[in-house]
Amino acid sequence: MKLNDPTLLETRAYINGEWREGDTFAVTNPATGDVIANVTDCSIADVQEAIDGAYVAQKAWAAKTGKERAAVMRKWYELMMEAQDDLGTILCAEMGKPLAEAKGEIAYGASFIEWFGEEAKRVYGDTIPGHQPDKRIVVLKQPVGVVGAITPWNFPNAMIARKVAPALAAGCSFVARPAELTPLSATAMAVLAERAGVPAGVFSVVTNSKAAETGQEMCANPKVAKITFTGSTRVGQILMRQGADTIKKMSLELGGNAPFLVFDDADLDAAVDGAMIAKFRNNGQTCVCANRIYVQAGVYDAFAKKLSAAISALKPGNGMDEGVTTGPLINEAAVTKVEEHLSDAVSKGARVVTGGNRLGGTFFEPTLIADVPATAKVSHEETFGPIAPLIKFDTEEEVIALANDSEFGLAGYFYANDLARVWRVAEGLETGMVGINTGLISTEVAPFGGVKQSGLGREGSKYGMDDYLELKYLCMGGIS
Ligand SMILES: NC(=O)C1=CN([C@@H]2O[C@H](COP(=O)(O)OP(=O)(O)OC[C@H]3O[C@@H](n4cnc5c(N)ncnc54)[C@H](OP(=O)(O)O)[C@@H]3O)[C@@H](O)[C@H]2O)C=CC1
Ligand SMILES: O=C(O)[C@H](O)CS(=O)(=O)O
Repeated sequence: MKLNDPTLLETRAYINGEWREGDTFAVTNPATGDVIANVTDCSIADVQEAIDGAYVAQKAWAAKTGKERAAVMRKWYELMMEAQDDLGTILCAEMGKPLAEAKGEIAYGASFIEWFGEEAKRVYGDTIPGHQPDKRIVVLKQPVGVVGAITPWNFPNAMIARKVAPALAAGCSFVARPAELTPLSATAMAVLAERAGVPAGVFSVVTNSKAAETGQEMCANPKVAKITFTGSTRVGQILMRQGADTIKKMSLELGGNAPFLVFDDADLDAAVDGAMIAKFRNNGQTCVCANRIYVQAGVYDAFAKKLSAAISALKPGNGMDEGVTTGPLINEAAVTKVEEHLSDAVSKGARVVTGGNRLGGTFFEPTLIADVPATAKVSHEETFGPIAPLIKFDTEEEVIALANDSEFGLAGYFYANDLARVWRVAEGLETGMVGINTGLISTEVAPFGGVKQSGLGREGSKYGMDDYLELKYLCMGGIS
């Protein structure tokens, strides 16, 4: 791996300001199967040590002014952007997304550190008119304390950044446990955090192959005030159960099953562009990917033809190679899920329009299937891969009912131009986020999160601070 700064390829865990070696686990490049690094496999005792250190360090970090925390975060942001090429290369190697997309993730992750560094100066409380003549009421906002984070492989930089940024801005400390598949983006962030002056213990990265045990420890440890997690709903449910014993605060960004609706009055070229990014960004491995595409009967054939042409132009390959648009799937299990969803849909009457073939390794052809029945698995389960299923509908009422027929409610998208319809559909979709005439909604300035079994809380925007702050009500009496 060719880096301008080879020290960013860090294989050690970062615990309380110290780089930790020990037993290791291998990290492989999903495009080639090659081992790219052997990374410290932290024990649960190491996790406990990081939590203990975070508990001590948090007090001094919270005692700094918002402006002081902001200055450190600004420096961290600047260092991440200066290292964007190297961080993108590391991310591409461990996760597989094409280099341009990986560098885009670095900028996206860094934008949260920039945004919340600014928010650190604006943690405003309240004064409330007293309820009795001698009373004065003040509401403070204080940091919740130590935060334990478990993050996924699909955005190994941004999913840490989107959590650690509001946490540090609020005055919390943070112990991150990245996915076993993609720890190197996290350790590289720790290298730059140390250089930026984030104090020892305020941000630690415990790399290991012990996900369940680490989650159990974070949920049970009384020094951890809060868990923040991005990943499957299945694991989110486990963490909620485990956190119940200590009433652990939870921020959960979980699975999705985004509907993508195309109405008769849509701009079809725009809708195709939107479908391409909503479906095939990160090779379909995002929680907000369009999982099912509903097209109104009047434009179904025209849209299918345009979309098929766009999908056929995608170029799967090694993300480091020029012109590659689509990387490998993360592992064999991901390929199996895609194949299962495809064969299930075809067995129920769907038709493969383009793609449909495994390409060797964990590469899979970007695929369009049409005439998908509502009973197909792709209609109800998150595919997390490059299959675009088209489902025809007739009426607005019908498609909103179909769209909402899911236990998930993270993102939804639709293309239409009639203003009354735009408002009806936007208000009718049971999701936390709606893209209207756009397929890309993720930004640090807006509240990202879902309803139903897609999670709890919001990340990004001014609302993103709330999950890391506690309200304290002061009632002063005897004032006359
Ligand atoms: N909402 C989102 O953005 C994401 C959703 N998903 C959904 O989840 C499905 C499976 O993907 P997968 O990566 O397996 O997602 P998981 O939810 O299994 O993994 C997400 C993170 O949780 C960790 N983890 C796994 N089991 C536990 C546990 N019992 N306690 C605590 N932490 C745990 C994983 O560790 P490790 O990987 O080291 O085992 C990883 O760091 C995907 O197909 C997709 O549907 C997945 C990723 C992101
Ligand atoms: O977890 C994910 O898939 C990310 O949240 C997707 S996004 O933030 O890049 O849209």
